[in-house]
Amino acid sequence: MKLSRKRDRQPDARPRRFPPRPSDGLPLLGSLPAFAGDQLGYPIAATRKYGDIVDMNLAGWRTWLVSDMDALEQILVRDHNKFIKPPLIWRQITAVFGKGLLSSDGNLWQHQRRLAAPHFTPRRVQDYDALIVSLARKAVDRWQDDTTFDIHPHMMNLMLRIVTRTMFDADAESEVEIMERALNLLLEEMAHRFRRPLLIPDWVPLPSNRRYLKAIGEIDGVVDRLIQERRKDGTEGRTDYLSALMVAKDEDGQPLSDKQIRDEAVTVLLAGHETTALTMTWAFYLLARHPEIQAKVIDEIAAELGDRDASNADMPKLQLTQAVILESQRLYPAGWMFGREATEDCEIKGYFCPKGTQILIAPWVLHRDPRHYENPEAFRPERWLDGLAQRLPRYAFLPFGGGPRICIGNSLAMLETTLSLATILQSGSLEWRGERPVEPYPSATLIPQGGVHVAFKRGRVR
Ligand code: HEM
Repeated sequence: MKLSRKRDRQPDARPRRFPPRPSDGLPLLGSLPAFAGDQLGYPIAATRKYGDIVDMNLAGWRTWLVSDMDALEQILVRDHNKFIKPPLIWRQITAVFGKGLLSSDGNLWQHQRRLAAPHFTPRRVQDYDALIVSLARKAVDRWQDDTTFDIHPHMMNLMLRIVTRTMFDADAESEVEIMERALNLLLEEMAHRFRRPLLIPDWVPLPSNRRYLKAIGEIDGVVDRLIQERRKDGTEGRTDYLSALMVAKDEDGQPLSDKQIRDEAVTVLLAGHETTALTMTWAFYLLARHPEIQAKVIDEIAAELGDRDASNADMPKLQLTQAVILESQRLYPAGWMFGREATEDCEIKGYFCPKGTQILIAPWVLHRDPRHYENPEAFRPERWLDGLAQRLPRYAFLPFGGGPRICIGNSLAMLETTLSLATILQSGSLEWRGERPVEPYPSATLIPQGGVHVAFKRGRVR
């Protein structure tokens, strides 16, 4: 793609206007070094300095960082068909997600979304409450009292178990270890690929490519076994997502191919596992750093639940607990930045947006905007208790994205995180044992650098 440095002119038309462009650009590389050198600080600083649409040149790629509410409405809702998932990013990880819901576009995406939607409605996911609580209880019962540990791998393990049980109705107990190792490796390699501007084909015999393909092979092996077992046992009477995929029809009325079933299953496994685990880890980090807020949350849980198991019916009562999840997602959104690519020339807020423009939407920037949030850097879950969610501009809080491509698992994610948090804090509290504050690391998701070291103090309610 060529970038036009001059303002393009159409015959007999007004000069085309582009959004402000940072003046820090270097020849050829443009703002890439500044952006890549500080992926969290730079977008906030650039938005403050240049406005809600910043036109960056990232090594020749015209890239807009968009925080303007009308522009977001246009990109995510009104013209969503004209803005696809960026091939620049997704082609790097085709072998992982294939043509699953997260990475597909157009008619295939629309068909698959319609097929999947009934499995993710609030009504449907509410039935998973007992399963979530029992898995969270098993996890916390294994923790040793008063012993320092990194809570993130434990959250990854818990959320992997929850997603395999809820989505695939499969125990996969013997497979959890294989999946855990393979998924961690994949996440690492994906992070590496996102930072690398060059596309190196998977077949190039690099050690990292070999590890990546081996990990995909292991995940595929597990998913394939689940499909074969389900085929043997039959899908009759089963209501889980995997069974539904196996009896679904594609756009031509044919059963989904094994490859399409695999792509959808792996998509849900990956999209529904690390994101929820990170939300939990950041929530526990913030609570451990703010014992006075943690004590109030424990009080709420004790008052509402006593020592009985939490259920879906308790969700509206666990207001502060839910507010902790929202506030953690505000400060550390797992999906801190996501992208689109313009498929045709268009106009956004009076600016000319040429076909091929890369669009960056950054919840990280929106969630720390003082125009929307008072004292945005502070952890203040109470801010959500007086109707803030209703007062905010529509796209000022985007932990799950927005528009027709909003996270399909958002109700499940809120249920999983709220009930797991309540169940764990019913058994005790977390004490901060880290040496210094944890910094977020901007990979494909927002990762706590060095982990979150805490100790679990059993007692209190249960
Ligand atoms: C706190 C947890 C979660 C967060 C922060 C999160 C975040 C997101 C975001 C930001 C998107 C939109 C990406 C974009 O527009 O480019 C998305 C899409 C998606 N998420 Fe989630 N997610 C979470 C949990 C889940 C769960 C539990 C599942 C499934 C079990 C899931 C499955 C998906 C799928 C399939 C999509 C693609 C939807 C589509 O394009 O139609 N997510 N998620």
